[in-house]
Amino acid sequence: MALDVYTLFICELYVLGFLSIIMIFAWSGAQYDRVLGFTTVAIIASVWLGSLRSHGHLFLPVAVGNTLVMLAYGMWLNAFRVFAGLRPGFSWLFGALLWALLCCFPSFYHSVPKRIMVSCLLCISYTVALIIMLIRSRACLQITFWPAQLLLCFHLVFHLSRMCFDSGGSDHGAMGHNPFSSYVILESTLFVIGLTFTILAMVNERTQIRYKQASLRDPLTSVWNRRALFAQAKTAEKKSEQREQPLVALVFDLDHFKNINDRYGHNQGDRVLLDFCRIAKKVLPAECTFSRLGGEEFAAFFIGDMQKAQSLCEEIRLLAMISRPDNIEYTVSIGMAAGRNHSFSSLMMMADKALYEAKAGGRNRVEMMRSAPHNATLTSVNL
Ligand SMILES: Nc1nc2c(ncn2[C@@H]2O[C@H](COP(=O)(O)OP(=O)(O)OP(=O)(O)O)[C@@H](O)[C@H]2O)c(=O)[nH]1
Repeated sequence: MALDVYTLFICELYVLGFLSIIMIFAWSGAQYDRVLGFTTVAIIASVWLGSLRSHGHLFLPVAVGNTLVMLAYGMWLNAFRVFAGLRPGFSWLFGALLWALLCCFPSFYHSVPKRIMVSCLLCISYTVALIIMLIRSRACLQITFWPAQLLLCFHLVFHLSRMCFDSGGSDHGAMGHNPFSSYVILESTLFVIGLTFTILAMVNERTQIRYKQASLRDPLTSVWNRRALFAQAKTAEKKSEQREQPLVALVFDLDHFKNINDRYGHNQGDRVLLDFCRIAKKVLPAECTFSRLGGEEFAAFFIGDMQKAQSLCEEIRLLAMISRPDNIEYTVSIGMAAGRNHSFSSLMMMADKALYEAKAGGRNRVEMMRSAPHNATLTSVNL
């Protein structure tokens, strides 16, 4: 397939120029997200590079153009580092500085094979660094990870094969004299487009995951919220059936919390809520889902042993009673319900009734509703 180099130049300039405009808008639209900021600078550097690929000159395309390529790679590296939660550092400057330095040596500057070799090695190094950063970000990338890996691996293979097959041609800086040049222009243009859209997709996916997580967490205490509790309980219902073990539902309500707020203020009330969450998370087993239902009311569930549930609730009650966040005393009433073949909603209703009993019985107590195996008859067990 014969590709006309000058047509490719025009296409490259047009596409990358347009892409840089899109990226400037995307960057400002995303509240100046640093990942998109570095990507935007990388594309603008690529547009400049495109405009320098002219015929017949040596200095602009060879010295300045390739320094810009390395700066663009450095910016992509920064984008990936920031995405992975690292600081940009100075590694982004390495390629550009090395290239500028090497161009001071005539033996390098006038040798096309040497320039190709060094350029390929630098491209490969940056691409490997991008792949490593992508692997570090794996936890927050479920969908975009594999397309991004594929794109980077393809780029890596292209430069490895260029090192083997691109002999260079003439000593002109212009790519038009090099038989491999049309493939280089085509691949680099497609790579820039692919990488830009990949980074946009990565940032988009990360934002979606953050919003999703935020929608399942209580903003004050960071424990699960009611929505997350009921969503996760669906899976627990099935597991409880499969394992033939009861599902235990717990409801916690801090006693006379309104008085705490009235006496010490809302901020101190918040401290008490945080203190209670700390105690509950410390005592409850890791497989237990603990959530804030709203106000001073919390709930939890787990599949397991009734005796264990009773002792856990007692421990939480006692620890809350002796805890003194900012010298504030508080207590908690707890309702428990457990059963097999019960929906979580019905267990929660039963636990709520038990909680009501605990409140009516004087507060600072644990009450349990135990369901009969095959019907909904309830028995109140005072611990
Ligand atoms: N500090 C703080 N207070 C809250 C928050 N959400 C709800 N509250 C307060 O929690 C209090 C709940 O009061 P009530 O429902 O009367 O319950 P209570 O005073 O604990 O009484 P009992 O449950 O019957 O022992 C109200 O004063 C709410 O304003 C919050 O996020 N922070």
